[in-house]
Amino acid sequence: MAAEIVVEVTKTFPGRKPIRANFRYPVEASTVLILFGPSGSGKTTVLRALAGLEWPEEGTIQFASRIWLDRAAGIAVPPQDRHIGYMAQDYALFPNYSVAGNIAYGLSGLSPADRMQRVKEMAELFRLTGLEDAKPRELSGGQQQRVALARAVAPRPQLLLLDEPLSALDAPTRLQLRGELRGLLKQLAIPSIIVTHDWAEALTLGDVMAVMHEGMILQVGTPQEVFSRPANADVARVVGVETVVQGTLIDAREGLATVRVAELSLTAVAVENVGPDVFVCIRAEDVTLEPIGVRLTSARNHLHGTVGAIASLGALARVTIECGFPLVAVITRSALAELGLTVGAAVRASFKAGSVHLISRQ
Ligand SMILES: Nc1ncnc2c1ncn2[C@@H]1O[C@H](COP(=O)(O)OP(=O)(O)OP(=O)(O)O)[C@@H](O)[C@H]1O
Repeated sequence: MAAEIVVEVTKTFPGRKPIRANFRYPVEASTVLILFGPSGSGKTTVLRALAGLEWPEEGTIQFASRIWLDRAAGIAVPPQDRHIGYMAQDYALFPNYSVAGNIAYGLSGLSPADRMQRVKEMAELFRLTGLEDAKPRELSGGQQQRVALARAVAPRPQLLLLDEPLSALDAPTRLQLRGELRGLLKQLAIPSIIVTHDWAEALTLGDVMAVMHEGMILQVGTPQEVFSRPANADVARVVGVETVVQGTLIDAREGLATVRVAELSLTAVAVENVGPDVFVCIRAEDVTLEPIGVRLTSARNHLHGTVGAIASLGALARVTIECGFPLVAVITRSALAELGLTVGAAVRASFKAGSVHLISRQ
């Protein structure tokens, strides 16, 4: 049987709703698990509990064959014995240490020669060569992020925990480092858990994704599964992107990209550094439904299909259109009635090029 991470914990902060996180998944060398959810849902608390920096009052945490926490049995392995690499959201670099000093921080068990060698390797891997003597304040945000990552992985941890690793960066740097981070994690081959509330990050970085909401894990699956088949209305609301399909970028010119999905051709706003294999992501509220034969919107994409399913979301309805791929729209119940939509009805779905988000699958 494959090694597993098992988390079944309850942590209560005074005056707050308890965080009850239960999940398990098989872990292999380069598996990246995304802990996804809105601010305050409990992601950081779960990550810190795994690191041994937060102590749940009840429950168990198991990593492969090792039990790190078992409240009932009185087992509580301290952080330093878990062999974990942890990177906090603000990086928490030591301001008075150089880059080399920061990277070497967790290497006191090595001989001076081995420590120097490891720092050199890390500097090369994380493109920090030449900056070894610089202090953190002399570095760009992206360089600081790489130092923090280098420090976390230098002791060769058996599990890497990254809390919002890209959130402190400006948008262009974040976009560039997203792809780079995925490559690095695969190269390092250390199982990782990444906290994020950014769905593009979840799709780019994750092999498995756990969705958190109000202290509970609501769904665990591949990112594509979770985004395109949310287990319930809460997950759908949390992830907010209900259509995720695989596509192929076939052309990009004058700011617009043409993407093939199944037998269809869609127009998206072109983005740099993606393709040819992409995830095509469309938020349900960006899809407009119209009667066949009437063109009400100026959107670039118009697809003919039939209604596959209708689910009630209170005042709203979630409508799945079969149009070559399952496309999800969220419309008001009054719009549903006006359009006379029932399962099997013909309908046209429209959405703008700017509503089609392309994310690299490489
Ligand atoms: N040390 C603490 N003392 C009191 N309450 C806390 C503490 N740490 C977290 N909480 C509370 O626990 C809940 C979950 O917080 P947590 O930081 O785990 O959420 P999160 O999903 O990581 O959010 P964010 O993305 O904003 O960091 C919040 O209501 C938060 O206020």
